[in-house]
Formats: sequence, structure tokens, C-alpha cells
Amino acid sequence: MTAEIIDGKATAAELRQKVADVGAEFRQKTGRAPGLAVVLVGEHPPSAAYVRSKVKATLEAGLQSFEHKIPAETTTEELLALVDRLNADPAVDGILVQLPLPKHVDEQAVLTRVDPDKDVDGFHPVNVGRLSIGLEALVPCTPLGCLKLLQKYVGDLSGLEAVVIGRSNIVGKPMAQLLLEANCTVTIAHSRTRDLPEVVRRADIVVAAVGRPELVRGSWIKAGASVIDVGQERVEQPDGTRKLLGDVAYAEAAEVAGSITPVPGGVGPMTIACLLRNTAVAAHRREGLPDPEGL
Ligand SMILES: NC(=O)C1=CN([C@@H]2O[C@H](COP(=O)(O)OP(=O)(O)OC[C@H]3O[C@@H](n4cnc5c(N)ncnc54)[C@H](OP(=O)(O)O)[C@@H]3O)[C@@H](O)[C@H]2O)C=CC1
Ligand SMILES: Nc1nc(=O)c2c([nH]1)NC[C@@H]1CN(c3ccc(C(=O)N[C@@H](CCC(=O)O)C(=O)O)cc3)C=[N+]21
Repeated sequence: MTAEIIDGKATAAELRQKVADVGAEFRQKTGRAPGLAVVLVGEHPPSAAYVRSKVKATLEAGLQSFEHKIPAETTTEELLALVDRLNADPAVDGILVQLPLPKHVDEQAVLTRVDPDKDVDGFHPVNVGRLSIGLEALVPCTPLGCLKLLQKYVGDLSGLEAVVIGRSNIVGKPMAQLLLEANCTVTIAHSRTRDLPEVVRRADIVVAAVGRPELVRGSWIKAGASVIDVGQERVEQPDGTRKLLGDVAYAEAAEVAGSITPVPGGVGPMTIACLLRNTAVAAHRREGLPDPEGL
């Protein structure tokens, strides 16, 4: 079997267009566009690149972008004061503090300071709790993007066996919550899991969010399974160039899977589109408008 390629780039472009339409309507109703503030602390080059693509996508969708680049030496207190100002700014609907933060900064204190109604990353304990008990929440962008791809390419997920590899707060755990909410039978695997290949072999849906290039081999994949590859690692090739690799050995897995996301062009673009989606949703809720349809 040769897997169907799950086109994250095209799906993300459709979602960004919908956000642009919804944003334009919002602007007619309220006199302003939904606003997203992105905070980048220090010069970490991959983070700077992600922030550039987020700002570009925000502006292309007709949303307002507020960019705060602050020095690596910034203290936790200074960062909390910036978050307080953004919380109080009526033009800001969404706040994203780019991770990782420098080691001297208390990351949990910063994420917990963001107003949960502006928490478009879905990292605040209130949103984490709301997601876990099935209340309306702002849901982390990467797992939400993965769910949207699965719903588009697989359809109804009820009763399917899902294996999530990785248990981080930003990807693995919320992914498992969303799959459970979609009525999958969910297994969360991690670095202490015994016999990971055998666990993965029973999955109809595999979500790999590990950060170990090509850890998941083709021989682990059940025939016809859907494979979502969250991994993004730059790995030096024998010829000295650097290649972006996922957590799945793509060529092998594509021979057995029913559908699979490429890297790049799979989950990554959906993360950014869902960030814009969450900003538009947060803006509507803050203005007391009903949630926009079709997002
Ligand atoms: N496409 C996108 O939009 C995004 C991509 N990413 C990418 O996704 C990947 C994961 O990111 P993130 O969740 O932040 O990573 P973390 O490092 O926070 O978590 C990695 C998880 O993988 C588990 N793990 C590590 N090694 C193994 C192994 N050999 N077998 C099984 N499980 C293992 C760890 O287990 P344990 O808990 O036991 O240590 C941990 O739970 C990275 O490549 C990152 O760049 C991240 C965010 C967004
Ligand atoms: N507060 C916070 N929220 C995040 O959502 C967040 C974060 N911090 N820190 C870092 C991770 C990582 N992340 C990605 C976003 C887009 C791509 C993406 O667009 N990737 C492209 C490739 C990009 C390239 O070529 O380098 C693709 O897969 O096609 C990847 C990774 C969001 N993260």
C-alpha cells in the first residue's frame, strides 16, 4: 500500500482563509481586527524563525499583530509586567509567549499569568483543566491541528485505537485528551514505555511527538493506519546540509500506512493556522459574540 499524503499545507491555507473571512466580519461588527501579541525572549534562532512565520501569517489573514522582542536577560518580573500590560490591552485578544524561555525565567509563572481568555496557546492551567473535563477551552494549537487533519482525512474517529508517543504538556497530553474526546481508545507512550514497537503496532492512529528523528519505523505501523508526525528536528546530512526530519521514518512508513503527514508540510503549518483560529475565537468570546462557524 502507498499511503495517502495528508496535506497540512493545503489544509492550513484553507483554515487561514476562513480565519481571514471571519476576521473581516468581526472587524465590520466591532471596528477592529482580532489582535495577536507574540512575545519572543532572546535570540534563539529557531524561535525567531517561528515567530517570523507567525507574524507573517497573522498579517496575511488581516489580523493585528503586536510583536514584542525582548532581551534574553529579561527577568521573570519584567516578563510578568509585560504579560500584565497585554492582559489589560483591549486590542489584544491572544497572547503567545514563545517557548523555550531562557533558563533563569520561571516559565510556569509566566504561562499562568496570561489571562486564560487570551491564552491562545492553551497552556494556562485553567484551559488545561477545562479541556480535561470537556468544557469549552482554548486548545493547544499543535494537537488541535493534528485533530483537524485526522477529522478531514479519516473522518469519524470513534472506537479507533490511538497511540500518542510523547507526554509533553504542549503536545502529547493535550493530543491524548482530544483523541479521547473524539471517542478513541487512547494509549500514551513515553521514554519508559516497554516495547514501543509492539504498542504502536496496535494503533489505527499514531501521533508521534517525541523529538527523536525517524524513531518510528515502517515495521511498527499497522497496515492502513493514519500516521501524524509532529517531530521537527534539523539533522546534518553526510553532505553537510541540514535536513528537517520528523519522528517517523517517512519512506518506510508510507509503504504501509493508509495516510501520513510529511515533514515539512504536515503538522507545522496547521499549528500556525490554529494559532490564528484560536485568536479569532478568543476575540469573539471576549466581545460576547457567538463562536465563528466552520473554524
Ligand atoms: N510541528 C509543530 O508544530 C510542533 C513540533 N514540535 C516538535 O515535536 C517534537 C516533540 O516536542 P515536545 O512535545 O515539545 O518534546 P518534549 O521533549 O517536551 O517531549 C518529548 C516526549 O517524548 C518522549 N520520548 C523521548 N524519547 C523517547 C523514546 N525513545 N521513546 C518514546 N518516547 C520518548 C519523552 O518521554 P518522557 O516524558 O518519559 O521523557 C517525552 O514525553 C519535537 O521534535 C518538536 O520540535 C513541537 C511543537 C510543535
Ligand atoms: N508558545 C509556543 N507555542 C508554540 O506553538 C510553539 C512554541 N512556543 N515553541 C516552538 C514550537 C514549535 N512550533 C512550530 C510551529 C510551526 C512549525 C512549522 O511551520 N514547520 C514547518 C517547517 C518550518 C521549517 O522549514 O523550519 C513545516 O513543518 O512545514 C514548526 C513548529 C510551535 N511551537
